[in-house]
Amino acid sequence: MARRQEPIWALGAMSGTSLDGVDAALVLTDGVTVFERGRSDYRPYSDDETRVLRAALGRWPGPGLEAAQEVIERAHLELLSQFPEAELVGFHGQTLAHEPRGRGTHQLGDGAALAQALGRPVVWDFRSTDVELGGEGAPLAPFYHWACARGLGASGPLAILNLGGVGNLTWVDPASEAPEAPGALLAFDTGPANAPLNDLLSERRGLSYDRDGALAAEGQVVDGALELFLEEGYFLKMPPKSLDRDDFSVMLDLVRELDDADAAATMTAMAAAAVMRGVEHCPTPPERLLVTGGGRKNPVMMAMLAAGLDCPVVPVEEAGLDGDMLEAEAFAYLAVRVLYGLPTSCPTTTGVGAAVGGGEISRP
Ligand SMILES: Nc1ncnc2c1ncn2[C@@H]1O[C@H](COP(=O)(O)OP(=O)(O)OP(=O)(O)O)[C@@H](O)[C@H]1O
Ligand SMILES: CC(=O)N[C@H]1[C@@H]2OC[C@@H](O2)[C@@H](O)[C@@H]1O[C@H](C)C(=O)O
Repeated sequence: MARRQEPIWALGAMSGTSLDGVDAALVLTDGVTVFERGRSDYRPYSDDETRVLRAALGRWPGPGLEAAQEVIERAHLELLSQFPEAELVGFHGQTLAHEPRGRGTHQLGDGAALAQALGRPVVWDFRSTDVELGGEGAPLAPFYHWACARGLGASGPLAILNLGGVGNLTWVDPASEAPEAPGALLAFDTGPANAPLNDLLSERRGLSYDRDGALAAEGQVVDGALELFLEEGYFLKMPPKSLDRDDFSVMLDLVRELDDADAAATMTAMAAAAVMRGVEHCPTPPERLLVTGGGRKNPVMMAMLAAGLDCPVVPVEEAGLDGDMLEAEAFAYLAVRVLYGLPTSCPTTTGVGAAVGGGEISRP
């Protein structure tokens, strides 16, 4: 067995598809085991910053991305400079476009400039190598989900679901020796989660999201729209598979004629149904589904999942994890794996031909 490396305090930073802000979290790890979790913090984007980022989505390659790049770099520098104890930084950046078999995957933000500004080594551009080698380049949190499942001492397979702008699911066999071992993981994006409903409510009501599922709780799910949604070819595709934020624009078209409450109920049901389809792909039924990301705070979404699945559906907090910071922690963990030459994705997480380590290291 390879010699274990020194654990280090790494700081992970994630700016997700919801465009609401940057999360940062410290993790003490050797890239295999998580020994401790440290401080974390969140730096929200102002409404103006969110508008600038929203306008940049899909516009890669530029020109005209300077303002968005400035928002990303300023917000990250403000937040990450509050963590002088970090020995290494994992910087995801902001995904502007994700088309693994088209124009590629692009995360906005210059990690080399950030390394200079912070005076710390920064690992960044985590997804490109995987895509260049034929993988989806996403999801990447699954290797960290493996470490979380191992840390919980789970006896049987479990699944971790992230409900962000997009949804992604990881099935883990916690008895596996390494995340890249055959049969250890199966991961993929389930479908749209919160992003399309956020966009609808922003357009119709100037709201950023359906807080606590209040609007969805008032409406009725329109079965015809839900059935049409589930006819999308994406659900027939075998995993691994991944999505760009706005790949499911059909969802907005399907609810166009509905009132706000019915649209919210139907879109919430669509996101939940996409997860149920996803769970069918798991190699064995998970003993429980641990839910991370903002969608776990939506009781309507959680009730729909619980009603449609045969296993308990609980927020990751029930397992002692922090669902607001799990993705930031994942990029801290992945940064250490890159530093130590360990893989960050494999055939069952991104479909890449063999286990690969993505990520570039920039030193100050
Ligand atoms: N109390 C709540 N009630 C309902 N929905 C909520 C609540 N809190 C957060 N959300 C939803 O979760 C979203 C934020 O989720 P999260 O921060 O996990 O997304 P992200 O990390 O940006 O996305 P991704 O994981 O796709 O990159 C919000 O935009 C909102 O739709
Ligand atoms: C290309 C990209 O940024 N994808 C995100 C997005 O948000 C959720 C889902 O789609 C997931 O595939 C991924 O993020 C998480 C952090 C991941 O890579 O695991």
